[in-house]
Amino acid sequence: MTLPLVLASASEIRRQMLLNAGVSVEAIPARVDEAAIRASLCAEGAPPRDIADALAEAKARKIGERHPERLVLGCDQVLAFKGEVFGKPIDLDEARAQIRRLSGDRHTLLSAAVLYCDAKPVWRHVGIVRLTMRTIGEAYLDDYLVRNWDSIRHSVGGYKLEQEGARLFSRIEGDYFTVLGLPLLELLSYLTLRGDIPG
Ligand SMILES: Nc1nc2c(ncn2[C@@H]2O[C@H](COP(=O)(O)OP(=O)(O)OP(=O)(O)O)[C@@H](O)[C@H]2O)c(=O)[nH]1
Repeated sequence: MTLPLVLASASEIRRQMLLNAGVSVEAIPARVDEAAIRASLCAEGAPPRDIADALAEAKARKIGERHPERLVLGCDQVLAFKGEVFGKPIDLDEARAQIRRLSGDRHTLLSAAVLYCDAKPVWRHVGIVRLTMRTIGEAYLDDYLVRNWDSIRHSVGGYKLEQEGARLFSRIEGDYFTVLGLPLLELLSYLTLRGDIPG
């Protein structure tokens, strides 16, 4: 791999997770029209896993074709709940509506990652986590949103698990990094297997 790994994402936490794991990273956000891609896939009845994978691939492909000499990582995360796919809340009211619906119930986060090399996909993985949300009181929810909106506005589900979002949950079945937005352990294993990073 020509270091650093190119991260085709604007997600600061994804960049931080890779840097914290000792992987040198260069972020080049892909800026694809996620809403359009998600809407057309939903209209075709694509399952959430395929939607996350297709969006991750679209981002990796856009940057990977521009930099065929680099290893490029595209990512996407969707929230699946009772047959619906949630994206990032567009405003505080939508975040409130989403959390009201998730309250007292279980939802799934799917974090897809696709690696491109020589302008071709060489690896992909979709990490899945199931989260059980407590029943959230209205007064606390209002306070939570006002206190945290600036931080959670770019987070699927309207929460950051590593911050106050932890208080929304009674149980999480799956990998912490996958909740934050990246199937990190599977990616690191692959990069180590390929010899891109020592291990
Ligand atoms: N810090 C943090 N971020 C979270 C958490 N849950 C979801 N996210 C973020 O929510 C965002 C999901 O939206 P995506 O469309 O996958 O990614 P994005 O932030 O728009 O960035 P791109 O990859 O450029 O599309 C990602 O940035 C995730 O890292 C969490 O618990 N903590």
